Amino acid sequence: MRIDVLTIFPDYLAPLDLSLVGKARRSGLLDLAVHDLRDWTADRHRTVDDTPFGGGAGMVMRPDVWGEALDAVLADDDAGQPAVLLVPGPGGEVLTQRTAEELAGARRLVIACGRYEGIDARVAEHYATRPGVEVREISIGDYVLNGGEVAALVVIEAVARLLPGVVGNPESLVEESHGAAGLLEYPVYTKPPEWRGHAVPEVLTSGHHGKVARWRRDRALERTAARRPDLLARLAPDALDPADRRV
Ligand SMILES: Nc1cc(-c2ccc3ccn(Cc4ccccn4)c3c2)[nH]n1
Repeated sequence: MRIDVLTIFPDYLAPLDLSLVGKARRSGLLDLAVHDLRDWTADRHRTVDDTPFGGGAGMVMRPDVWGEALDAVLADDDAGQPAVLLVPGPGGEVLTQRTAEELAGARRLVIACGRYEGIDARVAEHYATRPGVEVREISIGDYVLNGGEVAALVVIEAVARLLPGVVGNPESLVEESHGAAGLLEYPVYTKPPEWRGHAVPEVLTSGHHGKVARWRRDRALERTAARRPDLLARLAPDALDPADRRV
């Protein structure tokens, strides 16, 4: 997969050199480039924003600069792969594990990180008509950030870990939160068996795999019912067996 990120704060994406994503880049599993939007400005002040039509506070990012940058990045592709143009924003579709799975199936992601009050709306409008480009406005949650870079980091991590070969043990992708039947994760423990007077639940040291599996499912159900009843409501009817009703 190829990911291009456009931003006026390239250093904000420095964490993408670290850990799992950094390893995927170095091993060639992920081709990721971060571009400074100001490289496509034409004035000596490298201006990327201007005052909003209709008045109001703040500034809006100019469509002409974004157009030059996106045309250049999208054209830089020898195989003419279709691209998903992600535009982070508080009004976008909220990122879920399902979204991450969809995006992990794309050949190319281009992430346009806005700042100020956002990017001129005509940019998303224009590229939505571009053959081979699908535009998706993405929110990472119902809170307001100052720009798209943090959202880009979240999307890239959530997607990169789903790419084949990136995570050492693919099994760990199966039993993950919002994964195992859409439930929250169960509590996890490691050595020592007792720590500051807190013991590890006995069942986990019993060696009885069936009981461990049941205990984990019960805890996941309890947590989901307590913290995210909305996820329970979304479960397929057959996802819960009769024994689950007793939790
Ligand atoms: N889940 C999210 C994503 C964002 C986000 C993403 C990109 C930009 C570019 C500018 N802003 C500031 C801003 C604030 C208010 C209304 C419009 N834009 C962004 C905020 N906030 N919350």
